Amino acid sequence: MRVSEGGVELTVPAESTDGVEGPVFYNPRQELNRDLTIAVLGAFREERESRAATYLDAMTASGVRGIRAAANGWTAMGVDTDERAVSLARENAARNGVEETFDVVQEDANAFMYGCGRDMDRALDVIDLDPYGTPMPFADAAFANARNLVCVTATDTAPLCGAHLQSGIRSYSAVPRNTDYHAEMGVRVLLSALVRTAARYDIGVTPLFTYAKSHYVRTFLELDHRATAADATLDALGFVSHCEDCLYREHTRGHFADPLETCPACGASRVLTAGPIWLDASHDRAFVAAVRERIPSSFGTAERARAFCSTLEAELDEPTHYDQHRLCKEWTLPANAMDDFLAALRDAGYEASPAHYSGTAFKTDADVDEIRAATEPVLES
Ligand SMILES: C[S@@+](CC[C@H](N)C(=O)[O-])C[C@H]1O[C@@H](n2cnc3c(N)ncnc32)[C@H](O)[C@@H]1O
Ligand SMILES: [Zn+2]
Repeated sequence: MRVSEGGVELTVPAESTDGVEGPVFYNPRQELNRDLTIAVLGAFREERESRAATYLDAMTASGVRGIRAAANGWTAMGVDTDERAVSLARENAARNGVEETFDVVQEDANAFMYGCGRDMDRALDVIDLDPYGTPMPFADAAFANARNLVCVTATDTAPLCGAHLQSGIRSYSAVPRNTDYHAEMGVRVLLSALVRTAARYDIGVTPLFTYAKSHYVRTFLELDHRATAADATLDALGFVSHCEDCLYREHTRGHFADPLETCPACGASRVLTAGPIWLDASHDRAFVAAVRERIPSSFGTAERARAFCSTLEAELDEPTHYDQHRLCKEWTLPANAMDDFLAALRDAGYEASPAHYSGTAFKTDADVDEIRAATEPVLES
């Protein structure tokens, strides 16, 4: 069947438009992800004054990402191991008149990336990884061969957030823990594993735009090919200790964990330690604003995408968020409107912002006791 997205027309298997896996994968629910990707690519070229020109859609399936990139002025390449995907992506490229600027190859993505790394005519400025599940089997090749930007989607949220602990440890060489900020745990475990991979190639990384949605985590990482930059990036890694009883948490930087035996807030011994995780900002606010400004009204998700960017722009850089309902349950107090709740924190002199993870997620520099003291009067009223 035919679908149109972001100004391009595609043929995709009918089954896949219901989110059911068809012979070639196409997920209509990932349109927001793809709209944001095109806006990020544009913002990257303009905001960072980058001369990046080539874009690798390393798991192309129907070709949708590569075709949209090519339609927006990139010299794109698509790779997929699946023969049916490759022929469909080629047909879709021809349908959109971008067959000259979107070349599709049937190959393993890792083999292709290493092949390009040795071929300076095919230098890869931007590499986009969009595999099934964890991206880590492709991360080494991406950092070893990308010049400017690596974009990554991870859909294995249960391992990333600590719900499938052993699988998370195996994939990410970190200990994720299942907390009430599980999606953010996933973001910070993924960033940690990616920056440690980049560091092996003497590459420093700046996360420009990172977010978690229900079934995936997405990040866009700017690269700096200097060993000193890699060292500076690694300084942003560390550990979080989290009290399961009162939800107190403490973040410590460094290569060594120093787990809390007991919670300093409530004295409980049910303290989890996770890490190494990424503790610095997961996005660059000015860059996110530039992305928002580059979302045309013609995009299918334009309104949602712009609103989403606005939330991200306002989100504080604290490494973990709180959930208002979870805290109120703990305190046996009624939850109230988020705006009033955040205003109470600000009135008490703390920083406070919504967080994009859910409608009840927020960030603040207050600790759990300080949050309660600042908000209890408005919760009870
Ligand atoms: C999640 S789909 C990609 C979806 C696509 N990027 C989009 O936005 O619609 C993953 C694709 O990766 C392909 N794939 C799996 N293993 C691969 C490998 N080792 N190298 C290249 N492609 C691979 C699959 O055939 C599948 O088409
Ligand atoms: Zn506690």
